[in-house]
Amino acid sequence: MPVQSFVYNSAPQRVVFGAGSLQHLAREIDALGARRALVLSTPEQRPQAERIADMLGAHAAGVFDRAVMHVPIETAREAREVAQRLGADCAVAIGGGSTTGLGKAIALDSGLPILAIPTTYAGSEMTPIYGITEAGMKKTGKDFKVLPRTVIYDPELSLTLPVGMSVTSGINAIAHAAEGLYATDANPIMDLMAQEGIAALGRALPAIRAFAEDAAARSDALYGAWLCGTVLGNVGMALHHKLCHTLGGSFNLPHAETHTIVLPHALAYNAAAAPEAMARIAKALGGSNAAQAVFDLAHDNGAPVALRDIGMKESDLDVACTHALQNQYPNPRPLERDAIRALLQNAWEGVRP
Ligand SMILES: NC(=O)C1=CN([C@@H]2O[C@H](COP(=O)(O)OP(=O)(O)OC[C@H]3O[C@@H](n4cnc5c(N)ncnc54)[C@H](OP(=O)(O)O)[C@@H]3O)[C@@H](O)[C@H]2O)C=CC1
Ligand SMILES: O=C(O)/C=C\C(=O)CC(=O)O
Repeated sequence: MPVQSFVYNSAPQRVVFGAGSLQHLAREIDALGARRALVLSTPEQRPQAERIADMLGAHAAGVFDRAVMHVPIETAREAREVAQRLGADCAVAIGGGSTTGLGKAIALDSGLPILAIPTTYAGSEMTPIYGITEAGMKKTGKDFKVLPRTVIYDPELSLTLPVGMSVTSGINAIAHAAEGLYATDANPIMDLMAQEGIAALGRALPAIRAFAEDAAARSDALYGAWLCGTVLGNVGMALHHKLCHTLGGSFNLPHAETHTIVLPHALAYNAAAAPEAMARIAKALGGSNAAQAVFDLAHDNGAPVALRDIGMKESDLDVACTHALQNQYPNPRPLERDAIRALLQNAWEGVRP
């Protein structure tokens, strides 16, 4: 097909990739022109945060280890105050999307540059999207102030990510790329990244399941996460992300697992309306049907495939359907109530699409 007209935005970001690349941390902080870094982590990843602080020596302002899922506003305020009190001039976020999200909340308020060191495959480090939860409601927005200025991808740091989380986090990344392929503002550059990102994760996840410390597979997975995260940051998401934000936000379902379960069904819903995207997804995963290939990737690698298995009540499906139809994201197929309700039922039961 001839290339159509499109708009492509290039974000100013530096990526340092490779096993052992954490050794370049001090050089990268210096390149940012920063002198005092506040290191962020979850409580459980504090040992890794302390290692970072040790590496930075006099350039470490301190460690703030209270990152939690979905960035509660109280935590964001506390972290902002700590950053100010310690005179931090940059934040180093080591961890998954929750920790990167906390860094973004600080940057949104202060403009502090972020250096992100991702240890999951969620992809937040490549996006200008932030999310903050206030009074039980998660609000998301887009601001280039929060886009991490530097990202260090060191696959050695992800060797300890449990296999189950690796698979679901990898499929969370695949979801960004899959929806990017049928985005209303899609472009050929993002299409290339999306297909390559899906293929890298499609290779990596079964290898990680077989051997969690497979260095090559960890490297492939992080490379795929980078590409898929870039797609999320550059083009608009659709029905699948809307459903996951609804289910996560209203029913407190776990983020990556929800993405893993819903994606095959969202793809099946959109299949006839986005045949080229589906062909690319299927090809990247070595299958002939995109929805089934994603379902099999999850199922065959031990991930949950049914919403009922991650705490969703069947009696809440009607409400979830109503929420999903409000403030709709653009989608290749119009949202039809009965079909969305059937999609949710299938996802709840874990039916192969
Ligand atoms: N703004 C954006 O563009 C995006 C935002 N997000 C947001 O990010 C959040 C989800 O991020 P996600 O990465 O899935 O989850 P988290 O950051 O919450 O991390 C999930 C789990 O991974 C564990 N973990 C992380 N790294 C390691 C490691 N190397 N070894 C062992 N355990 C590890 C953490 O365990 P522990 O208990 O040890 O801390 C944690 O329990 C959501 O809030 C989502 O909305 C997601 C994608 C994009
Ligand atoms: O909710 C946010 O923090 C912003 C985006 C995402 O979580 C993307 C996703 O659903 O993985």
